[in-house]
Parts: sequence; C-alpha cells; structure tokens
Amino acid sequence: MTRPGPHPAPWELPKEEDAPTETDGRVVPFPDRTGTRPAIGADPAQTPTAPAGADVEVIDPTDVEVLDTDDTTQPRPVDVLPKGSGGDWLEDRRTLLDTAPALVPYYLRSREEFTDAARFLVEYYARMGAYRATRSPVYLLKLVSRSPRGMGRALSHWGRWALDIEANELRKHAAGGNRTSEYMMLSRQHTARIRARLLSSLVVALGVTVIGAVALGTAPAWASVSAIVAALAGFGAAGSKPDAKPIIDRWTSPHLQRELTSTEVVAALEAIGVKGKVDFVNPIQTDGPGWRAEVDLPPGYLTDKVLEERAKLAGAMRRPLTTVWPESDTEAHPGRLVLWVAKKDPAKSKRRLWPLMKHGQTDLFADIPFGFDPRGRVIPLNLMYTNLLMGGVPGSGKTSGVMVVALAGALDPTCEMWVYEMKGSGDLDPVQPVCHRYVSGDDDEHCGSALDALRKLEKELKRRKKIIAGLPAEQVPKGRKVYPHLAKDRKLGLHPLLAIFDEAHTLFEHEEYGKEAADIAGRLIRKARAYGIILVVTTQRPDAKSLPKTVSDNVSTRFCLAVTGHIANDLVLGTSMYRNGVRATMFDPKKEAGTGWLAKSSHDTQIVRAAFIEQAEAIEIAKRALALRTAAGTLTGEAAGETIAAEDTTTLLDHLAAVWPAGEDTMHSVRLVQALASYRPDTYGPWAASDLPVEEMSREEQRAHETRMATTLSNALAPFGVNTGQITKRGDGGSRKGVKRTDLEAALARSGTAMEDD
Ligand SMILES: Nc1ncnc2c1ncn2[C@@H]1O[C@H](COP(=O)(O)OP(=O)(O)OP(=O)(O)O)[C@@H](O)[C@H]1O
Repeated sequence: MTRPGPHPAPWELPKEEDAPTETDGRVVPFPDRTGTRPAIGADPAQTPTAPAGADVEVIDPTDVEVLDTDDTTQPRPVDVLPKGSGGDWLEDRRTLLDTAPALVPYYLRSREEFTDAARFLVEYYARMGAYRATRSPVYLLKLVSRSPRGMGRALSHWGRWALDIEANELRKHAAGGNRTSEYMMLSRQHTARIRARLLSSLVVALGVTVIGAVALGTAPAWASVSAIVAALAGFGAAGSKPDAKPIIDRWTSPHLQRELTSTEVVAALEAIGVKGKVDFVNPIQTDGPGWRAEVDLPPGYLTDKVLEERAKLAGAMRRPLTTVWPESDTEAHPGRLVLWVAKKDPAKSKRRLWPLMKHGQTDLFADIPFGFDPRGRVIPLNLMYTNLLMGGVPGSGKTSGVMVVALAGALDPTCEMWVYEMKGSGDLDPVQPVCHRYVSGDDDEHCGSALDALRKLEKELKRRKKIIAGLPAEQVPKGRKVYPHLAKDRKLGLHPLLAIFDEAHTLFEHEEYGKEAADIAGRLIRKARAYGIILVVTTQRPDAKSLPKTVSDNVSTRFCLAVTGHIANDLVLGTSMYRNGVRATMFDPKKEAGTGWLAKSSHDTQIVRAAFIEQAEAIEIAKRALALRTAAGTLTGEAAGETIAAEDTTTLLDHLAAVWPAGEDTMHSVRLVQALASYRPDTYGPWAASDLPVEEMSREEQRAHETRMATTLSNALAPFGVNTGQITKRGDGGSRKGVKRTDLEAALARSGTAMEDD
C-alpha cells in the first residue's frame, strides 16, 4: 500500500500534512491508572460497545483527541512500543523516530490548514451563537415558568433561616437529655436569633420594596420589565429540579461518529471471524479527519479477509460503510491491517470540489488532480508516459472518472483531444467544443469511426517515432521519448494527444471492427505512451471478450471501480491483485459510486474517489478550456471547424483491381504502373517518374526505365504474395514482366476483398 508523495503541479497540492505515515494524529498515552492495554483477544461478549445508532452530541472536532481509554479485563501493555529487532540501540532509536508522531499538530503544520481550522472555529461559534440567540425567548419562557417553584424554594429557605429551624434538633437533644442549663441557653439564643433575623428581614423587605417602587415609578418601562423578567428568571433557575430537562437545547448529529477504541476493533474483528490475539502496533491515533488503528492480525489470518468483509466489519462496528476503510500494509507483512475510520460520514458530508473547478489549467507533463482518498486528500495522477484503463459495473462511476481525465486534458491547451464516447449518452458532450475528433454513439458508424481513429493513431505513432528517432541525442537526454521541450515545438507535432474510448467494449465486441480495433489498441497500449499518445479505455464489462488481453495485460495505470468478482477485478487491476488484497469487490456501487482502487503500478495502489463534476459544471470548465485554446491558437480538427476524412485503408491490390482493364487475363507491369500513376498520382506518380521525358530517351534508356517500373511493382506486390513473371501479349509489347489476373484475385480473396466482376 502506498501513500501519495509530493507532486509538483500548478493546482492546489495535496496536503502533505495529512500523511498518515507521519503519524499526524497525537499519540495518546494509554491509561496510566492501569498501565494496561484493552482486552486484546478477550471475549467480545464481555466487552461493552456503544449502543447502535446512538446519537452523539456535537462536539468541537478539534477537541477530539483522547482515545482508547477503555478498561480491560485482560490487561496487556501496548504503549510500550515494539523494540527494534536487532538489539542495536542506535538502529532501534532510528526505527522509532521514523514512525514517531509529528512534533507539531497537523493543523499547525500548514498555513492553509491553520486558516481552515481558524475559519471553521469562527464559523462554528458564530453559528452556535446565532442558534442560541434565536431560541433565547423560548429559554426565557421556560425559566420564567419555573419561577413559582423557585419562589417557593426561596421562601422555604428564608423561613428555615429566619425561624432558626436548624437549631431545633439541638434543643430537642438537650431537653431529651435533661441538660436544663444547656437547654435554657439554647432557648435564649434561639429567641434572640429569631428576633434579630425577623428584624433584619423586615428592614431588607422594606428597603427592597421602597427601592423597587421608586425604580418602577421612575425607570423606563423596558428596564422595569427586564428587571422583573430577570428576577423571575433568577427564581426559575433556582427552581429547576436536578433531573429536569435542560433549558438549552442540545443539538445532536447522527453523522458524527463516536471515538474508535481498541475494544471495538477487537470485537468487530472477532465478529467477522478473525479469532485470536490481535496486536496493536501503535495506540489508536487521530489521523486527519478520522482515527487510525494499526493491528497485526492473529497468526494465520491475512488482511484479505478483512478487506473482503468490509461491509460486515462496518456492521459489526455499527458504523456507516463509508466511514470504515481497512487497508493492508503489505510493506510490513500480509497480516498487518491499517483500519482508518472517518469521524464524519463522507457520504453525508459536502462534496469535495475538483481543485480546477473554478480556475486553473493543467500541464499534462505534470500531475492532474484526479480525486480524493478516504481522508479527503487530493490524489494526483500523471497521465504522461502512461495509459489508463477504467472498469466497473454499470453505475459505478466510470463516466465521472473519465470526465475528470477529459477535462484535465482539455485544460492543457497543448493537448489534442480525441474522444469516443461509445455509450451514446452524450455524457462527455461538454468537452466536444475542444476536441480534435469527437464521436458519441454506439452504432456501426460510430464503431467504424472509433476504429478509424485507432488506425490514425497508429499512423501518428509511426510519424512521431520517426521524428524522435531522427533527433540528435542531446534532444532526448533520457531516452527516445517526448519531452516538454519537444512538445512545445509545434513544428515537430509532438504535443500530448489524449485519446479516450469510453465504454470501449462496444467497439471491441463489434463483429466487423472488434478484432482489428483490439489489435491496434493492444499495440498502442504497448508502444504509444513514450510518444505522448495517452490512451484511455473504459469498460463496464471487464471480461475476456470485451477487454482485449493485450490491453489488460499491458496497460500501465488502472482504476477499478466496483466489480462483482475476482476475474473482473484482475482484468482491470492486473493479475494477482485480488489475491494481494486489492479488491474492488469491496465497494458498493450505489453508496460509493466513483470510488475505486487506483493502481499506478502493481505496488502502488490506493483507494480513491474520483472527483465528481456535474454536467453544468463540466460545460463551464470546457468553456474555460476553449478560451485557453483559442488564446494559444491550438484549436484543431473538428474544434477548428475542419472535417476529418476517414483513414484510407485501401491497398495496392485494391488500386490494381480498380485500374485493371475489363476482359484482360494478364497485364504487363509497365502498363499497370502507368495506369496506377494516373489513377493515384500522389502515391504512384513517383513509380513512373523519370529524369527525361520518355520521347527524348534512347531505346536503351527506355528499356531501363520500363525495367525499373516493373521491378518497383514486383517489390511492392511481393508482401501480398503476388509474383510477377514473363507475360506474352501479342500486339502489345510481346514478352515482358507482368501480373496474372488470377494471382491478383487470389491475393484479394486472402485480404478479404473480392475483385469486381467484369
Ligand atoms: N465520483 C463520484 N462521486 C459521487 N457520486 C458519483 C461519482 N461518480 C458517479 N457518481 C454517481 O453515480 C452515478 C453513476 O455514475 P456514472 O454514470 O459515472 O457511472 P457509470 O459507471 O459510467 O455508469 P454506466 O456504466 O451505466 O455508464 C452518477 O450519476 C452519480 O450520481
């Protein structure tokens, strides 16, 4: 499992600060009071878990820090981190430091992160303040309604004090014990006390009444009313019962998840059948907007089991599926599980916008923003020197994934766009205005156009190869491929060419065109990426018939959305990926549309949700792309109003058949070359060309010229399996090299074209 590294790109970079490996969450020391770990491997039945679906009071996310404080029945210390293996003191410290938590909390490591957090806090308290303020009249009414009880309580307290009730017990005690002198002293004290207290109460009451009456008579009405309400509210506060409902509403959110604890992890693993002792590699930490638990599964279990049972795991944890993300850390070992659990359900959170939604352009030689990982970080993709295969069941989000790629290509004004949307839904129509070629449809004619495009791409590949092969070595410093400086040189025509075949199974399954299309696509996948031709193929039917093996075996970048089985999984992601735990069967296409495994190589895989761009937004982005291209003067093909002619796939055999005189069984080569030169002068004119006009040639020169023409034809026909030989034609030059009609017909039949009847 790999995590995104730094990628220079013109758009907003992914937040490195969130990188989980840097242990971005604060490690929370395990409880000192026991110095113990939770009951690892304990009977889950004895380990309490929070009630299902419990509403959780909203708390400030920045406060979420203290984790895993469960008591345990079978204590085992884990906050003692595992020692290095070799007993080398220095090496052990190095290893430890490599995985040490970052010194500075994640929200202080980036200015942007800090501003985000600060902005959030201001918004949060402003919002909460406004919420309370709008409800304050209700709170006041509730308080006032409790004031009679408060007044009663105050009176009762006053009465007990004024009448010295608390001394009654003492006096009773003294009377009961026949302690006469003590009783008399207490009685005197009691009488004096009552008199003093009643007198002071009278003075205070008189004072309050006079001041109150004067204030009410002189103060403005609002002040008088406020004072009365405040006094009533005060009595109301005094009159609240300890178990009464709180005056202030509690705002609850079902989307905020409770903290992850090791007890919960162990119990959930047990519930899906992972039985035995689970070892926590590190204490559970906060990691970006979630918690991260790293565990070694009990001996005999691989992480595959947990990945495959993700839904069950989420069920056992009583958490939404979209918050539970198990991954295997194969860099450690196949039994090391990294479980990341989101604090908020991403399915219910606001959509994360594609960084280029509002502004910016791309450079296909650098990264483009493709989507977001479960932690919400932007995941980049570099399209240059690669090709891309996307697969998934219908509705899993292929079109939205391919839209991101298409718009990223469109926003690079140097990129030539060929788009074949073969579902015929018009989903990619927004990019049509910038496309050199654009076809949308699934009929024969659309498949024919797509095949034609593949032929042209192969021709373009040959052209590019030839140009790059002819460049001096210093122009291609790291091997013969396209470099940005070559792409910029318009004369060379080596700019990026993005060719998208969406729902390509329509073409590959086509009875007439499918085989050739698959062959060419296979060759392009193998050879074209170094030359700036980026092929993108998507399919909703990743099976042997719909996805050519040459494509699935050789494609370099893969994005596999939800699929139903291991065969489809491995066809899209590559051989053995399913076995290695990279399983797109774990995704629910409905709840997690757009989410898939992105494999940049067999060792570089991660879960990504492609950025979702609505059609209206795509149209706006494409308008920006069109403006960029207009300014750069790079609009070509259909975007520039040109008509694209279909690739000529006829051969010399077809041309010979076209010029063959009716009724002739044989023809001299010289005659055929002359006929070809006048039929297609651009192609065959040079075959019949000579330095001198034929009339000015000597007899020998004429013969030599005719021999050259005949030899040229013989050489050109040889690859078709047509041999030329001596042909005698009376009255037409006698015996000379020529072609038999039957040989031509046989060759045409072999190539699948019949010669027209006389
Ligand atoms: N990245 C995403 N984020 C959020 N929702 C998405 C995403 N991708 C797709 N969806 C949702 O899933 C629906 C289906 O997506 P989409 O049309 O891209 O699937 P598809 O695989 O191309 O389907 P089909 O094979 O039928 O063409 C979309 O309408 C959208 O609501």
